[in-house]
Amino acid sequence: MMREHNRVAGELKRLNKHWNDEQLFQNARRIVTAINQHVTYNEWLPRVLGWNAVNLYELNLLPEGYSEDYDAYCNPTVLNEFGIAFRFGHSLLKPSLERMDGIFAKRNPPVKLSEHFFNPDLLYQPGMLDEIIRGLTTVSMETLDQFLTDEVTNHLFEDKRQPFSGLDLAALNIQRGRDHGLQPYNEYRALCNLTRARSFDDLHREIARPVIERMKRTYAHVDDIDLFTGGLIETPLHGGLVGPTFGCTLGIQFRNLRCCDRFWYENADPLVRFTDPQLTEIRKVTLSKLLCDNCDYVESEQWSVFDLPDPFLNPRVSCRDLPGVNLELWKERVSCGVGKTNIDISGAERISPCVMCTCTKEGPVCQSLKIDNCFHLAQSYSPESILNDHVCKVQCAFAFRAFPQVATQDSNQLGFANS
Ligand code: HEM
Repeated sequence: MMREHNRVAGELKRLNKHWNDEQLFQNARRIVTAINQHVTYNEWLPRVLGWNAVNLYELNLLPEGYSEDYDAYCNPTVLNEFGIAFRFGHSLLKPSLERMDGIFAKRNPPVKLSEHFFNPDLLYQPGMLDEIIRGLTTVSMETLDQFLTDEVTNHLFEDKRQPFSGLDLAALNIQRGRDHGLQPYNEYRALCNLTRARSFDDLHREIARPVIERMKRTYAHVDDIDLFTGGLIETPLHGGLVGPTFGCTLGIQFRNLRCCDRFWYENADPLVRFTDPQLTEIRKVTLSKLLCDNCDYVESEQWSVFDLPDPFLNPRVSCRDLPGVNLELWKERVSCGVGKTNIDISGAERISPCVMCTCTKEGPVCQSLKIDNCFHLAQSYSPESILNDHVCKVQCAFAFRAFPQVATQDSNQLGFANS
C-alpha cells in the first residue's frame, strides 16, 4: 500500500503539475484509502464471513452510484471485542512462507517465521518481495481451527541464544482479552443470537464434539471459556472461515466502519465525495492489479488472489489484462469548454442570452435564466442570438407577439413581428 501510495502520487504529479506536495499527498491518500476499502469489502470479507453474513450485516458494496447509508449518529471506532476476534488470522499462519520464482517453481529455503521476527533484512534482497508474494498467492493458508503453528506458540520473538525464550501468541491473545475486561465467550453467544450455554454440551451446534471434550478438560465451567478460545473453535459459517460469534463481531465492526465514516469511499456527501466517473474507476481495482502494479517483476496474477490459481476457474492472466484505476480522471480542470465559450474553474458565463453556465470541478453546470423583461433582453442581444436560444424563445415569443409595434420602431433591433 505504501508503494501504491507513491505510485499514485507520482501519476497525480504528472497529471497536475501545479499541485503542491500537500495536495499530492492528500489526494493519493484518499485514493489509496478508497482502494483499500474496496478490496477489503469486495474481495476479502466475503471469503472470511461467507455471503450469508455479508448480506445479513449489509456489507454488500454498490455496483454503481453513491451510497446514502452514512449515519452521523453511529460510532466508527474499533470495538474492544474486535481487537480479539480479529486475531483469528493467527490460526491461518503457516510455519514458513514459501518463495517462488518467475515460473512459480519453489525457491529454497522458505522464510521460517521464527527466524525473521524483528529481522526484515531479507526483504532488501533483490526479487525477494516478489518471491514471497508469489508464494503467498499460490500456496494455501492453514485451516482456521483451534491450532496455531508452533512457530508462534513456542517461538514467538524467540532469542535463539536463550532456550525456551519464545512467547506463546495464543496465550497472549487470551490474556489480552482478560486485560481488556472482555466478557466470557458465553456472553457474546447470547449477544450474537446464539443460545447462552448452560453446560458444555449446549455448545454442540457450533462446536464439534471432540473439541467440546477438550474444553471440558481445560475450563472448569462453560462460562469460563475466553472469547478468543470459544470464537476460534466454532465451526465456520457456510462459505466463510470464521464461526457465528466471530462472524457477528466482525460483521458489526465492518458495518460500523462503513456506515459511520463520513469519508467512506461510496458516500454521497458533495463536500468529500469522488465524482461518479472516479468512483467507477475505483470499483474496477482488484488486489491482483495492486500486486501487479507494485511488485518489482511480477507479470501475471490469477484474477482473484484470495483464491488459489486454477487453469479454468481462476487462471493467471497477464497484468496488462487486469483492469485498474485510470487516474486521468483526477486531472484537475482549469477550465470548461461549453460550445465556443471557455469558462475558468469556479467561474460563470452566460453562454447564450438565456443560459448561464458555471465551471465546477466535475464539469460545466448550466441553467436556464428567468427573463423578467424581454424588451431589456432585446436591447442587449441580437435578434439571431435570441431566436437561436430555445430558452429565450419559450419565455419571450409571447411578449414580442403581443407588442408587434416594438418590431416596427426604427430603434427596435428585433424584427420578431415579421417572423
Ligand atoms: C506472522 C504473522 C503474525 C504474527 C507474528 C502476529 C503477532 C501478533 C502479536 C505478537 C500481537 C500482540 C499480542 C499481544 O500481546 O496482545 C498481535 C496482535 C494482533 N494480531 Fe497478529 N500476528 C500475525 C498475523 C496476524 C494476522 C494474519 C491477523 C489477522 C488477520 C492478525 C491480527 C491481529 C490483531 C487484530 C491483533 C491485535 C492488535 C491490537 O489490538 O492492537 N495478526 N499479533
